[in-house]
Amino acid sequence: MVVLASTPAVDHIPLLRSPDPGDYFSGMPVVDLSSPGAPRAIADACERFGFFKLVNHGVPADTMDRLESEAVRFFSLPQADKDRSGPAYPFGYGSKRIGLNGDMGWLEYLLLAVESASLSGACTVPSCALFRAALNEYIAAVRKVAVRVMEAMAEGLGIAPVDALSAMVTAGGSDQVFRVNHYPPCHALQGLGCSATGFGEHTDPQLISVLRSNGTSGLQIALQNGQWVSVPSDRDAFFVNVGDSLQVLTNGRFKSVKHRVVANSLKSRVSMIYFGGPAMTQRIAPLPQLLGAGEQSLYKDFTWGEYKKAAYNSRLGDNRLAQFHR
Ligand SMILES: C=C1C[C@]23C[C@@]1(O)CC[C@H]2[C@@]12CC[C@H](O)[C@@](C)(C(=O)O1)[C@H]2[C@@H]3C(=O)O
Ligand SMILES: O=C(O)CCC(=O)C(=O)O
Ligand SMILES: [Fe+2]
Repeated sequence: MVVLASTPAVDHIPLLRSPDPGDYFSGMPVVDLSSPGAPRAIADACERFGFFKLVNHGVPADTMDRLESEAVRFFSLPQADKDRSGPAYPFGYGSKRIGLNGDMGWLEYLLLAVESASLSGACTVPSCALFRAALNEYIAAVRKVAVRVMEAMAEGLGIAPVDALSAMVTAGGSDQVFRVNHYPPCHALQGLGCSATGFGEHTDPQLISVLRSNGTSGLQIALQNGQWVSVPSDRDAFFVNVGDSLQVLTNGRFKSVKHRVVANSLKSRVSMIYFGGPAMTQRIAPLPQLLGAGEQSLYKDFTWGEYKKAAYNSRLGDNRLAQFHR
């Protein structure tokens, strides 16, 4: 492993060929959470793409805007002040280095521990009271959305009880993480015909990720045929993706979607993501209600603690589920 002492420059970041503007995701499933058809639409989107856009989710625009403004204010602080909130492991401020295994991206971020519906008391960053208040208000709201979506997933899959999936993130000791990412404009690449990797391709290890971003695009997902498509940004919506653990719980019916972020050469992108994970001791195996007669699990048995340990020892782009396949 190469450990760099100083802040890495743009030449340490993997470059990508400019995305073709024709690659915008035209088939994006858009789910209205207030509609009676939401459960079926969610299950369908999770089976086809592992990804969908969620509208009419009920989180006030103010709650989202307040957190965005506080995050922008934090990321505008002098570098030395931000570094005092780091390093990001286990929780805090990080810049360009992602994880502990050599991955780099054109971003800075805050990685935070969530306890119940708010920041963990043990997590002292950020210290600014207004930022913490905005984070707690937003986390409580987005977590409720995640729970409603997971209840709708169970209904869409036709399984009981309704909290068969959501109970895993509401249970005591559930492992929830919150992340605020800032992708500054990468001016150095202007006119070069290529773009910088903001966040390299990966799947999320948890059950569910709920993302909200400002009006700057950059997020891309891989379709099942391997084609990368750009997700048009929408600051009023959430984007939900299936994580590895939910793929296993559904025995492969829901797909953990590969995604990445391409940095913009002109505009900054701010995204905030709630990752809903279960308790460390939670067994991750297909729900018996979902296994047909004679159907076997596609995966070896493991706990979330075991999976998380393996995931955090892997590189971002690794196929983390491969070693757990039967
Ligand atoms: C390279 C890594 C960063 C990551 C931990 C890992 O070793 C592999 C999974 C990565 C990921 C992706 C989704 C989330 O952003 C994240 C917080 C997570 O739980 O798994 C990150 C991890 C990270 O940034 O620490
Ligand atoms: O910042 C984004 O838009 C997505 C980042 C992401 O996929 C992650 O943090 O796991
Ligand atoms: Fe992700």
